[in-house]
Amino acid sequence: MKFFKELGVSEKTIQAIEDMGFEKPTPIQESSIPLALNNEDILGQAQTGTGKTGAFGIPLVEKVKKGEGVQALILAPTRELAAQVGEQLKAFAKYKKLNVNVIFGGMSIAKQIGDLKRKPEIIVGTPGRVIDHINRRTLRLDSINTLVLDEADEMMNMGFIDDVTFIMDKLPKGNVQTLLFSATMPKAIQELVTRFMHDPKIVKTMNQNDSDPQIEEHYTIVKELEKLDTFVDFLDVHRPELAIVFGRTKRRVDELTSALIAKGYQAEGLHGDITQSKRLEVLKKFRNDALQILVATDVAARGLDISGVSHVYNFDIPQDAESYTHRIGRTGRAGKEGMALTFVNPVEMGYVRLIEETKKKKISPLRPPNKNEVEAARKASIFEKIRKWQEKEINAESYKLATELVTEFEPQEVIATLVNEFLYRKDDDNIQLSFEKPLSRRSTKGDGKHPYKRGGNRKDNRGSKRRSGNQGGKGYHKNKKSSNRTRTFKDHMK
Ligand SMILES: Nc1ncnc2c1ncn2[C@@H]1O[C@H](COP(=O)(O)OP(=O)(O)OP(=O)(O)O)[C@@H](O)[C@H]1O
Ligand SMILES: [Mg+2]
Repeated sequence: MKFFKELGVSEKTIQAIEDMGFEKPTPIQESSIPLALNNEDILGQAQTGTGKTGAFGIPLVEKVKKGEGVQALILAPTRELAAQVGEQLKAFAKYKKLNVNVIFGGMSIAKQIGDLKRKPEIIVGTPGRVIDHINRRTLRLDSINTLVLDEADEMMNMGFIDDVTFIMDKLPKGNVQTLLFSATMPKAIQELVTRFMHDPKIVKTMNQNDSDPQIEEHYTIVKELEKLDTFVDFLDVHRPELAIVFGRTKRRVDELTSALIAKGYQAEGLHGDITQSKRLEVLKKFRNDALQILVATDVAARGLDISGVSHVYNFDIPQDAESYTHRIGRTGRAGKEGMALTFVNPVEMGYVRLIEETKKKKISPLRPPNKNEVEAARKASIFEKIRKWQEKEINAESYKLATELVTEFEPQEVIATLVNEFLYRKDDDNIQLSFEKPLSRRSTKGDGKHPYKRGGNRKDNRGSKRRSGNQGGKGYHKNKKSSNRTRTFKDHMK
Protein backbone atom coordinates (compact mmCIF):
# COMPACT_ATOMS: atom_id res chain seq x y z
CA MET A 1 0.00 0.00 0.00
CA LYS A 2 1.34 3.38 -1.01
CA PHE A 3 1.08 6.78 0.62
CA PHE A 4 -0.75 9.70 -0.98
CA LYS A 5 2.58 11.38 -1.68
CA GLU A 6 3.69 8.49 -3.87
CA LEU A 7 0.50 8.85 -5.92
CA GLY A 8 1.50 12.39 -6.89
CA VAL A 9 -0.72 14.31 -4.47
CA SER A 10 0.65 17.72 -3.44
CA GLU A 11 1.66 18.75 0.09
CA LYS A 12 -1.28 21.14 0.50
CA THR A 13 -3.84 18.50 -0.35
CA ILE A 14 -2.08 15.86 1.75
CA GLN A 15 -2.28 18.24 4.68
CA ALA A 16 -6.01 18.65 4.12
CA ILE A 17 -6.70 14.93 3.86
CA GLU A 18 -4.58 14.24 6.93
CA ASP A 19 -6.73 16.73 8.80
CA MET A 20 -9.68 14.55 7.82
CA GLY A 21 -7.97 11.54 9.37
CA PHE A 22 -6.96 9.81 6.13
CA GLU A 23 -3.47 8.36 6.49
CA LYS A 24 -3.26 6.05 3.53
CA PRO A 25 -5.26 5.75 0.35
CA THR A 26 -7.94 3.07 0.08
CA PRO A 27 -7.49 0.63 -2.84
CA ILE A 28 -9.82 2.54 -5.19
CA GLN A 29 -7.96 5.77 -4.34
CA GLU A 30 -4.59 4.15 -4.89
CA SER A 31 -5.63 2.91 -8.36
CA SER A 32 -7.61 5.95 -9.50
CA ILE A 33 -5.62 8.95 -8.29
CA PRO A 34 -2.54 8.52 -10.53
CA LEU A 35 -4.72 7.83 -13.59
CA ALA A 36 -6.94 10.81 -12.88
CA LEU A 37 -3.92 13.06 -12.36
CA ASN A 38 -2.76 11.85 -15.77
CA ASN A 39 -6.01 13.22 -17.22
CA GLU A 40 -7.45 9.82 -18.08
CA ASP A 41 -11.19 9.15 -18.16
CA ILE A 42 -12.09 6.64 -15.45
CA LEU A 43 -14.92 4.25 -14.85
CA GLY A 44 -14.40 3.30 -11.24
CA GLN A 45 -16.15 0.59 -9.29
CA ALA A 46 -15.50 -0.22 -5.65
CA GLN A 47 -17.65 -1.40 -2.79
CA THR A 48 -19.79 0.92 -0.73
CA GLY A 49 -17.95 2.89 1.92
CA THR A 50 -14.47 2.42 0.46
CA GLY A 51 -13.61 6.03 -0.39
CA LYS A 52 -14.79 6.65 -3.94
CA THR A 53 -15.43 10.31 -3.10
CA GLY A 54 -11.70 10.69 -2.44
CA ALA A 55 -10.87 8.68 -5.55
CA PHE A 56 -12.37 11.38 -7.75
CA GLY A 57 -12.32 14.31 -5.31
CA ILE A 58 -8.63 14.35 -4.45
CA PRO A 59 -7.30 14.43 -8.05
CA LEU A 60 -10.02 16.90 -9.00
CA VAL A 61 -8.95 19.30 -6.28
CA GLU A 62 -5.35 18.90 -7.48
CA LYS A 63 -6.24 19.73 -11.05
CA VAL A 64 -8.42 22.77 -10.42
CA LYS A 65 -6.72 26.17 -10.30
CA LYS A 66 -7.83 28.94 -7.99
CA GLY A 67 -9.35 31.96 -9.69
CA GLU A 68 -9.67 30.44 -13.15
CA GLY A 69 -13.43 30.11 -13.25
CA VAL A 70 -15.79 27.16 -13.05
CA GLN A 71 -13.63 24.15 -13.88
CA ALA A 72 -15.30 21.08 -12.42
CA LEU A 73 -18.86 19.82 -12.25
CA ILE A 74 -19.90 16.92 -10.03
CA LEU A 75 -23.38 15.48 -10.46
CA ALA A 76 -25.09 13.34 -7.86
CA PRO A 77 -28.57 11.76 -7.87
CA THR A 78 -29.93 13.19 -4.61
CA ARG A 79 -29.75 16.51 -2.83
CA GLU A 80 -28.43 14.99 0.38
CA LEU A 81 -25.64 13.28 -1.49
CA ALA A 82 -24.75 16.45 -3.39
CA ALA A 83 -24.52 18.29 -0.06
CA GLN A 84 -22.32 15.58 1.46
CA VAL A 85 -19.98 15.37 -1.54
CA GLY A 86 -19.75 19.18 -1.48
CA GLU A 87 -18.64 19.05 2.16
CA GLN A 88 -15.94 16.46 1.40
CA LEU A 89 -14.66 18.47 -1.54
CA LYS A 90 -14.48 21.61 0.60
CA ALA A 91 -12.43 19.66 3.12
CA PHE A 92 -10.05 18.35 0.41
CA ALA A 93 -9.68 21.89 -0.95
CA LYS A 94 -9.16 23.53 2.45
CA TYR A 95 -5.58 24.72 1.89
CA LYS A 96 -5.92 25.37 -1.81
CA LYS A 97 -8.79 27.63 -0.72
CA LEU A 98 -10.93 26.64 -3.65
CA ASN A 99 -14.51 27.75 -3.77
CA VAL A 100 -16.98 24.83 -3.85
CA ASN A 101 -20.67 25.53 -4.49
CA VAL A 102 -23.46 23.08 -3.95
CA ILE A 103 -26.62 23.62 -5.98
CA PHE A 104 -29.79 21.61 -5.71
CA GLY A 105 -33.55 22.08 -5.79
CA GLY A 106 -35.73 23.08 -2.87
CA MET A 107 -33.28 25.80 -1.84
CA SER A 108 -33.29 29.51 -2.69
CA ILE A 109 -32.31 29.97 -6.31
CA ALA A 110 -31.54 33.65 -5.72
CA LYS A 111 -28.82 32.77 -3.23
CA GLN A 112 -27.39 30.21 -5.62
CA ILE A 113 -27.32 32.80 -8.40
CA GLY A 114 -25.41 35.16 -6.12
CA ASP A 115 -22.92 32.41 -5.24
CA LEU A 116 -22.44 31.43 -8.87
CA LYS A 117 -21.58 35.03 -9.78
CA ARG A 118 -18.47 34.60 -7.67
CA LYS A 119 -17.27 31.91 -10.08
CA PRO A 120 -16.67 28.94 -7.81
CA GLU A 121 -14.01 26.60 -9.15
CA ILE A 122 -16.05 23.49 -8.31
CA ILE A 123 -19.78 22.90 -8.54
CA VAL A 124 -21.61 19.96 -7.02
CA GLY A 125 -25.27 19.55 -7.84
CA THR A 126 -28.27 17.51 -8.81
CA PRO A 127 -29.04 17.49 -12.56
CA GLY A 128 -32.41 19.28 -12.28
CA ARG A 129 -31.13 22.42 -10.60
CA VAL A 130 -27.97 22.48 -12.68
CA ILE A 131 -30.14 22.52 -15.82
CA ASP A 132 -32.24 25.31 -14.28
CA HIS A 133 -29.12 27.43 -13.92
CA ILE A 134 -27.90 26.59 -17.41
CA ASN A 135 -31.27 27.67 -18.85
CA ARG A 136 -31.25 30.89 -16.82
CA ARG A 137 -27.69 31.48 -18.04
CA THR A 138 -26.57 31.83 -14.45
CA LEU A 139 -24.20 28.91 -14.98
CA ARG A 140 -21.93 28.64 -18.00
CA LEU A 141 -20.05 25.47 -18.61
CA ASP A 142 -17.49 26.67 -21.16
CA SER A 143 -14.51 26.60 -18.81
CA ILE A 144 -15.30 23.16 -17.36
CA ASN A 145 -12.54 20.60 -17.80
CA THR A 146 -13.70 17.83 -15.44
CA LEU A 147 -17.05 16.14 -15.10
CA VAL A 148 -17.82 13.64 -12.36
CA LEU A 149 -20.88 11.43 -12.16
CA ASP A 150 -21.11 10.02 -8.68
CA GLU A 151 -23.39 6.97 -8.58
CA ALA A 152 -22.83 6.76 -12.32
CA ASP A 153 -25.16 3.82 -13.01
CA GLU A 154 -28.00 5.65 -11.31
CA MET A 155 -27.23 8.81 -13.28
CA MET A 156 -27.47 6.80 -16.49
CA ASN A 157 -30.76 5.29 -15.37
CA MET A 158 -34.11 6.16 -16.87
CA GLY A 159 -35.05 9.13 -14.70
CA PHE A 160 -31.73 10.91 -15.14
CA ILE A 161 -30.26 9.98 -18.48
CA ASP A 162 -31.98 12.77 -20.47
CA ASP A 163 -30.87 15.43 -18.00
CA VAL A 164 -27.33 14.13 -17.89
CA THR A 165 -27.01 14.04 -21.68
CA PHE A 166 -28.45 17.56 -21.85
CA ILE A 167 -25.72 18.77 -19.49
CA MET A 168 -23.00 16.84 -21.29
CA ASP A 169 -24.03 18.45 -24.57
CA LYS A 170 -23.39 21.86 -23.05
CA LEU A 171 -19.82 21.03 -22.03
CA PRO A 172 -16.92 22.22 -24.18
CA LYS A 173 -16.17 19.67 -26.87
CA GLY A 174 -12.95 17.72 -26.80
CA ASN A 175 -11.03 18.04 -23.60
CA VAL A 176 -13.34 17.32 -20.68
CA GLN A 177 -12.10 14.56 -18.40
CA THR A 178 -14.95 12.36 -17.18
CA LEU A 179 -14.78 10.42 -13.94
CA LEU A 180 -17.59 7.98 -13.30
CA PHE A 181 -17.92 6.07 -10.06
CA SER A 182 -20.31 3.65 -8.43
CA ALA A 183 -20.39 0.53 -6.28
CA THR A 184 -22.56 -1.16 -8.89
CA MET A 185 -22.21 -1.26 -12.63
CA PRO A 186 -24.77 -3.49 -14.37
CA LYS A 187 -23.56 -4.57 -17.83
CA ALA A 188 -26.29 -2.77 -19.76
CA ILE A 189 -25.38 0.49 -18.05
CA GLN A 190 -21.64 -0.02 -18.42
CA GLU A 191 -21.93 -0.04 -22.23
CA LEU A 192 -23.94 3.15 -22.14
CA VAL A 193 -21.50 4.78 -19.77
CA THR A 194 -18.41 4.08 -21.82
CA ARG A 195 -20.04 5.69 -24.85
CA PHE A 196 -19.71 9.05 -23.09
CA MET A 197 -16.02 8.62 -22.41
CA HIS A 198 -12.74 8.71 -24.29
CA ASP A 199 -10.94 5.40 -24.02
CA PRO A 200 -11.83 5.08 -20.33
CA LYS A 201 -9.66 3.21 -17.89
CA ILE A 202 -11.76 0.74 -16.01
CA VAL A 203 -10.72 0.55 -12.38
CA LYS A 204 -12.35 -2.14 -10.30
CA THR A 205 -11.18 -2.87 -6.81
CA MET A 206 -13.87 -5.26 -5.87
CA ASN A 207 -12.74 -8.49 -4.29
CA GLN A 208 -9.85 -7.22 -2.25
CA ASN A 209 -10.40 -8.44 1.24
CA ASP A 210 -9.13 -5.39 2.99
CA SER A 211 -11.71 -3.23 1.30
CA ASP A 212 -14.65 -5.64 1.64
CA PRO A 213 -17.44 -4.09 3.60
CA GLN A 214 -17.84 -6.03 6.82
CA ILE A 215 -21.58 -6.44 6.63
CA GLU A 216 -23.33 -9.40 8.18
CA GLU A 217 -26.26 -10.05 5.86
CA HIS A 218 -29.49 -11.78 6.85
CA TYR A 219 -33.06 -12.15 5.79
CA THR A 220 -36.11 -13.19 7.76
CA ILE A 221 -39.34 -14.54 6.40
CA VAL A 222 -42.39 -12.75 7.72
CA LYS A 223 -45.99 -12.21 6.68
CA GLU A 224 -47.14 -8.70 5.96
CA LEU A 225 -49.37 -8.40 9.04
CA GLU A 226 -46.60 -9.52 11.37
CA LYS A 227 -43.89 -7.31 9.92
CA LEU A 228 -44.20 -4.39 12.30
CA ASP A 229 -44.17 -6.47 15.48
CA THR A 230 -41.32 -8.63 14.24
CA PHE A 231 -39.35 -5.55 13.31
CA VAL A 232 -39.82 -4.00 16.74
CA ASP A 233 -38.73 -7.28 18.36
CA PHE A 234 -35.56 -7.30 16.28
CA LEU A 235 -34.91 -3.64 17.11
CA ASP A 236 -35.12 -4.38 20.82
CA VAL A 237 -32.81 -7.37 20.56
CA HIS A 238 -30.26 -5.69 18.25
CA ARG A 239 -30.30 -2.34 20.06
CA PRO A 240 -28.67 -0.51 17.13
CA GLU A 241 -26.51 2.51 17.73
CA LEU A 242 -28.06 4.14 14.66
CA ALA A 243 -30.33 2.35 12.21
CA ILE A 244 -31.66 3.10 8.75
CA VAL A 245 -34.92 1.40 7.81
CA PHE A 246 -35.93 1.31 4.16
CA GLY A 247 -39.57 1.25 3.15
CA ARG A 248 -40.83 0.81 -0.39
CA THR A 249 -43.05 3.86 -0.68
CA LYS A 250 -43.46 7.31 0.82
CA ARG A 251 -46.69 6.28 2.48
CA ARG A 252 -44.95 3.30 3.97
CA VAL A 253 -42.19 5.52 5.36
CA ASP A 254 -44.72 7.95 6.87
CA GLU A 255 -46.73 5.19 8.48
CA LEU A 256 -43.76 3.27 9.77
CA THR A 257 -42.28 6.45 11.26
CA SER A 258 -45.53 7.27 13.06
CA ALA A 259 -45.88 3.69 14.28
CA LEU A 260 -42.34 3.65 15.68
CA ILE A 261 -42.87 6.96 17.44
CA ALA A 262 -46.14 5.65 18.91
CA LYS A 263 -44.25 2.64 20.22
CA GLY A 264 -41.76 4.89 21.94
CA TYR A 265 -38.81 4.96 19.52
CA GLN A 266 -36.93 8.00 18.28
CA ALA A 267 -37.64 7.89 14.56
CA GLU A 268 -38.02 10.32 11.67
CA GLY A 269 -38.78 9.85 8.00
CA LEU A 270 -36.96 10.92 4.85
CA HIS A 271 -38.46 10.91 1.35
CA GLY A 272 -39.03 13.11 -1.66
CA ASP A 273 -42.29 14.69 -0.51
CA ILE A 274 -40.82 16.08 2.69
CA THR A 275 -39.79 19.73 2.45
CA GLN A 276 -36.13 20.30 1.74
CA SER A 277 -35.45 22.15 4.98
CA LYS A 278 -37.01 19.29 6.94
CA ARG A 279 -34.98 16.72 4.94
CA LEU A 280 -31.76 18.49 5.83
CA GLU A 281 -32.80 18.90 9.45
CA VAL A 282 -33.65 15.20 9.85
CA LEU A 283 -30.35 14.14 8.36
CA LYS A 284 -28.45 16.57 10.56
CA LYS A 285 -30.12 15.17 13.66
CA PHE A 286 -29.29 11.66 12.54
CA ARG A 287 -25.65 12.57 11.90
CA ASN A 288 -25.41 14.19 15.33
CA ASP A 289 -26.82 11.15 17.13
CA ALA A 290 -29.92 13.11 18.11
CA LEU A 291 -32.07 10.58 16.27
CA GLN A 292 -31.76 6.81 16.48
CA ILE A 293 -33.83 5.52 13.58
CA LEU A 294 -34.02 7.01 10.12
CA VAL A 295 -36.92 5.63 8.08
CA ALA A 296 -36.39 6.29 4.39
CA THR A 297 -37.22 5.46 0.81
CA ASP A 298 -34.45 4.75 -1.68
CA VAL A 299 -33.69 8.48 -1.59
CA ALA A 300 -31.26 7.55 1.24
CA ALA A 301 -29.93 4.42 -0.46
CA ARG A 302 -27.00 5.87 -2.35
CA GLY A 303 -23.80 7.41 -1.15
CA LEU A 304 -24.81 8.74 2.26
CA ASP A 305 -21.96 8.39 4.70
CA ILE A 306 -23.09 8.51 8.31
CA SER A 307 -20.78 7.08 10.89
CA GLY A 308 -22.43 5.07 13.63
CA VAL A 309 -25.01 3.36 11.42
CA SER A 310 -24.72 -0.12 12.89
CA HIS A 311 -27.84 -1.66 11.31
CA VAL A 312 -29.73 -1.40 8.05
CA TYR A 313 -33.21 -2.92 7.82
CA ASN A 314 -35.01 -3.52 4.57
CA PHE A 315 -38.51 -3.39 5.99
CA ASP A 316 -39.54 -4.00 2.39
CA ILE A 317 -37.20 -5.94 0.14
CA PRO A 318 -35.83 -3.89 -2.77
CA GLN A 319 -36.64 -5.16 -6.23
CA ASP A 320 -33.16 -5.28 -7.63
CA ALA A 321 -29.75 -6.30 -6.42
CA GLU A 322 -28.22 -2.87 -7.02
CA SER A 323 -30.65 -1.13 -4.73
CA TYR A 324 -29.96 -3.82 -2.12
CA THR A 325 -26.20 -3.27 -2.37
CA HIS A 326 -26.49 0.48 -1.93
CA ARG A 327 -29.04 0.32 0.87
CA ILE A 328 -27.08 -2.11 3.02
CA GLY A 329 -23.89 -0.22 2.18
CA ARG A 330 -25.03 2.57 4.54
CA THR A 331 -23.49 0.41 7.26
CA GLY A 332 -20.12 -1.33 7.39
CA ARG A 333 -18.27 1.72 6.03
CA ALA A 334 -14.60 2.65 6.20
CA GLY A 335 -13.62 -0.71 7.67
CA LYS A 336 -16.32 -0.76 10.36
CA GLU A 337 -18.68 -3.66 10.92
CA GLY A 338 -22.40 -3.60 10.28
CA MET A 339 -25.49 -5.72 10.07
CA ALA A 340 -28.20 -5.81 7.42
CA LEU A 341 -31.55 -7.55 7.78
CA THR A 342 -34.14 -7.89 5.03
CA PHE A 343 -37.78 -8.70 5.71
CA VAL A 344 -39.15 -11.05 3.12
CA ASN A 345 -42.72 -12.04 2.47
CA PRO A 346 -42.81 -15.76 1.55
CA VAL A 347 -43.80 -14.90 -2.06
CA GLU A 348 -40.75 -12.64 -2.38
CA MET A 349 -38.11 -15.34 -1.87
CA GLY A 350 -37.24 -15.15 -5.57
CA TYR A 351 -35.81 -11.70 -4.95
CA VAL A 352 -33.52 -12.99 -2.24
CA ARG A 353 -32.22 -15.53 -4.75
CA LEU A 354 -31.76 -12.80 -7.36
CA ILE A 355 -29.68 -10.76 -4.93
CA GLU A 356 -27.61 -13.81 -4.01
CA GLU A 357 -27.02 -14.67 -7.68
CA THR A 358 -26.02 -11.13 -8.60
CA LYS A 359 -23.74 -10.63 -5.61
CA LYS A 360 -22.45 -14.21 -5.62
CA LYS A 361 -22.93 -14.25 -1.90
CA LYS A 362 -25.29 -16.17 0.35
CA ILE A 363 -27.60 -14.26 2.63
CA SER A 364 -28.37 -16.33 5.68
CA PRO A 365 -31.85 -16.76 7.15
CA LEU A 366 -32.54 -15.50 10.65
CA ARG A 367 -35.51 -16.56 12.76
CA PRO A 368 -37.34 -13.80 14.57
CA PRO A 369 -36.44 -13.52 18.26
CA ASN A 370 -38.78 -15.41 20.59
CA LYS A 371 -40.75 -13.91 23.47
CA ASN A 372 -38.09 -14.71 26.06
CA GLU A 373 -35.29 -13.17 24.04
CA VAL A 374 -37.29 -10.02 23.46
CA GLU A 375 -38.21 -9.71 27.13
CA ALA A 376 -34.66 -10.26 28.25
CA ALA A 377 -33.44 -7.62 25.81
CA ARG A 378 -36.05 -5.10 26.91
CA LYS A 379 -35.24 -5.67 30.56
CA ALA A 380 -31.55 -5.25 29.93
CA SER A 381 -32.24 -2.04 28.05
CA ILE A 382 -34.20 -0.63 31.00
CA PHE A 383 -31.18 -1.00 33.25
CA GLU A 384 -28.93 0.46 30.59
CA LYS A 385 -31.27 3.39 29.98
CA ILE A 386 -31.64 4.21 33.67
CA ARG A 387 -27.86 4.21 34.12
CA LYS A 388 -27.51 6.48 31.10
CA TRP A 389 -30.30 8.81 32.18
CA GLN A 390 -28.85 9.07 35.65
CA GLU A 391 -25.71 10.59 34.20
CA LYS A 392 -27.81 13.59 33.24
CA GLU A 393 -28.73 16.16 35.80
CA ILE A 394 -32.19 15.47 37.20
CA ASN A 395 -34.54 18.38 37.21
CA ALA A 396 -35.61 19.58 40.69
CA GLU A 397 -39.23 19.45 39.50
CA SER A 398 -38.81 15.74 38.79
CA TYR A 399 -37.68 15.12 42.37
CA LYS A 400 -40.64 17.08 43.65
CA LEU A 401 -43.02 15.04 41.50
CA ALA A 402 -41.37 11.80 42.64
CA THR A 403 -41.98 12.77 46.27
CA GLU A 404 -45.60 13.58 45.53
CA LEU A 405 -46.04 10.27 43.70
CA VAL A 406 -44.63 8.15 46.51
CA THR A 407 -46.77 10.01 49.01
CA GLU A 408 -49.87 9.02 47.11
CA PHE A 409 -48.83 5.53 45.83
CA GLU A 410 -46.54 2.70 46.88
CA PRO A 411 -43.05 3.33 45.33
CA GLN A 412 -43.02 -0.12 43.74
CA GLU A 413 -46.43 0.52 42.23
CA VAL A 414 -45.24 3.77 40.64
CA ILE A 415 -42.18 2.13 39.13
CA ALA A 416 -44.13 -0.89 37.94
CA THR A 417 -46.62 1.40 36.17
CA LEU A 418 -43.86 3.31 34.41
CA VAL A 419 -41.99 0.13 33.47
CA ASN A 420 -45.20 -1.35 32.15
CA GLU A 421 -45.66 1.66 29.87
CA PHE A 422 -42.07 1.50 28.75
CA LEU A 423 -41.96 -2.23 28.10
CA TYR A 424 -45.43 -3.08 26.91
CA ARG A 425 -46.46 -0.03 24.95
CA LYS A 426 -44.57 -1.77 22.17
CA ASP A 427 -47.12 -4.56 22.15
CA ASP A 428 -50.01 -2.22 21.40
CA ASP A 429 -52.02 -4.21 18.85
CA ASN A 430 -53.91 -1.17 17.72
CA ILE A 431 -51.00 0.21 15.74
CA GLN A 432 -51.28 -1.13 12.22
CA LEU A 433 -49.72 -0.24 8.90
CA SER A 434 -51.75 -0.16 5.70
CA PHE A 435 -51.39 -3.27 3.62
CA GLU A 436 -48.48 -3.04 1.21
CA LYS A 437 -48.60 -5.43 -1.68
CA PRO A 438 -45.53 -7.69 -1.76
CA LEU A 439 -43.45 -7.70 -4.92
CA SER A 440 -44.91 -10.00 -7.56
CA ARG A 441 -43.62 -13.52 -7.52
CA ARG A 442 -40.36 -14.05 -9.36
CA SER A 443 -39.07 -17.36 -10.63
CA THR A 444 -36.42 -18.59 -8.20
CA LYS A 445 -34.50 -20.27 -11.02
CA GLY A 446 -33.14 -17.01 -12.33
CA ASP A 447 -34.13 -16.14 -15.87
CA GLY A 448 -30.76 -14.65 -16.72
CA LYS A 449 -32.26 -11.26 -17.45
CA HIS A 450 -31.40 -8.30 -15.40
CA PRO A 451 -34.50 -6.57 -14.08
CA TYR A 452 -32.83 -3.21 -14.13
CA LYS A 453 -35.75 -1.25 -15.45
CA ARG A 454 -37.19 0.70 -12.64
CA GLY A 455 -39.82 3.20 -11.71
CA GLY A 456 -40.07 6.21 -13.98
CA ASN A 457 -40.14 8.95 -11.37
CA ARG A 458 -36.54 9.02 -10.28
CA LYS A 459 -36.53 12.75 -10.84
CA ASP A 460 -38.74 13.06 -7.84
CA ASN A 461 -35.70 13.78 -5.66
CA ARG A 462 -35.29 17.20 -7.00
CA GLY A 463 -38.83 18.42 -7.33
CA SER A 464 -40.61 17.42 -4.21
CA LYS A 465 -43.65 19.56 -4.97
CA ARG A 466 -44.13 18.10 -8.39
CA ARG A 467 -45.57 14.85 -7.21
CA SER A 468 -47.23 15.67 -3.97
CA GLY A 469 -50.79 14.31 -4.27
CA ASN A 470 -52.32 11.70 -2.09
CA GLN A 471 -49.82 9.93 0.06
CA GLY A 472 -52.11 8.04 2.35
CA GLY A 473 -52.61 10.92 4.72
CA LYS A 474 -52.63 10.20 8.36
CA GLY A 475 -49.78 7.81 8.84
CA TYR A 476 -50.51 4.67 10.75
CA HIS A 477 -54.04 3.52 11.26
CA LYS A 478 -55.55 2.63 14.54
CA ASN A 479 -57.88 -0.34 14.61
CA LYS A 480 -57.81 -0.81 10.91
CA LYS A 481 -56.55 -4.12 9.72
CA SER A 482 -55.88 -3.33 6.11
CA SER A 483 -56.84 -0.51 3.85
CA ASN A 484 -56.00 -2.56 0.80
CA ARG A 485 -55.42 0.24 -1.59
CA THR A 486 -54.19 -0.79 -4.97
CA ARG A 487 -51.45 1.52 -5.87
CA THR A 488 -48.50 0.63 -7.99
CA PHE A 489 -44.97 0.45 -6.83
CA LYS A 490 -43.99 3.31 -9.12
CA ASP A 491 -46.50 5.68 -7.56
CA HIS A 492 -44.71 5.58 -4.29
CA MET A 493 -41.04 5.33 -5.03
CA LYS A 494 -38.95 7.83 -3.12
N1 LIG B 1 -8.04 7.05 2.75
C1 LIG B 1 -8.95 7.04 3.71
N2 LIG B 1 -8.60 6.81 4.98
C2 LIG B 1 -9.53 6.80 5.97
N3 LIG B 1 -10.85 7.02 5.77
C3 LIG B 1 -11.25 7.24 4.52
C4 LIG B 1 -10.34 7.27 3.42
N4 LIG B 1 -11.04 7.54 2.31
C5 LIG B 1 -12.32 7.67 2.67
N5 LIG B 1 -12.47 7.50 3.99
C6 LIG B 1 -13.74 7.56 4.76
O1 LIG B 1 -14.51 6.43 4.41
C7 LIG B 1 -15.89 6.74 4.41
C8 LIG B 1 -16.53 6.28 3.12
O2 LIG B 1 -16.08 7.04 2.03
P1 LIG B 1 -17.00 7.40 0.79
O3 LIG B 1 -18.27 8.02 1.25
O4 LIG B 1 -16.17 8.14 -0.18
O5 LIG B 1 -17.34 5.91 0.25
P2 LIG B 1 -17.93 5.47 -1.17
O6 LIG B 1 -17.01 4.47 -1.72
O7 LIG B 1 -18.24 6.67 -1.98
O8 LIG B 1 -19.28 4.74 -0.71
P3 LIG B 1 -20.71 4.67 -1.46
O9 LIG B 1 -20.60 3.62 -2.52
O10 LIG B 1 -21.66 4.26 -0.39
O11 LIG B 1 -20.97 6.01 -2.02
C9 LIG B 1 -15.99 8.24 4.63
O12 LIG B 1 -16.36 8.49 5.97
C10 LIG B 1 -14.60 8.75 4.36
O13 LIG B 1 -14.31 9.89 5.12
MG1 LIG C 1 -19.92 7.55 -2.66
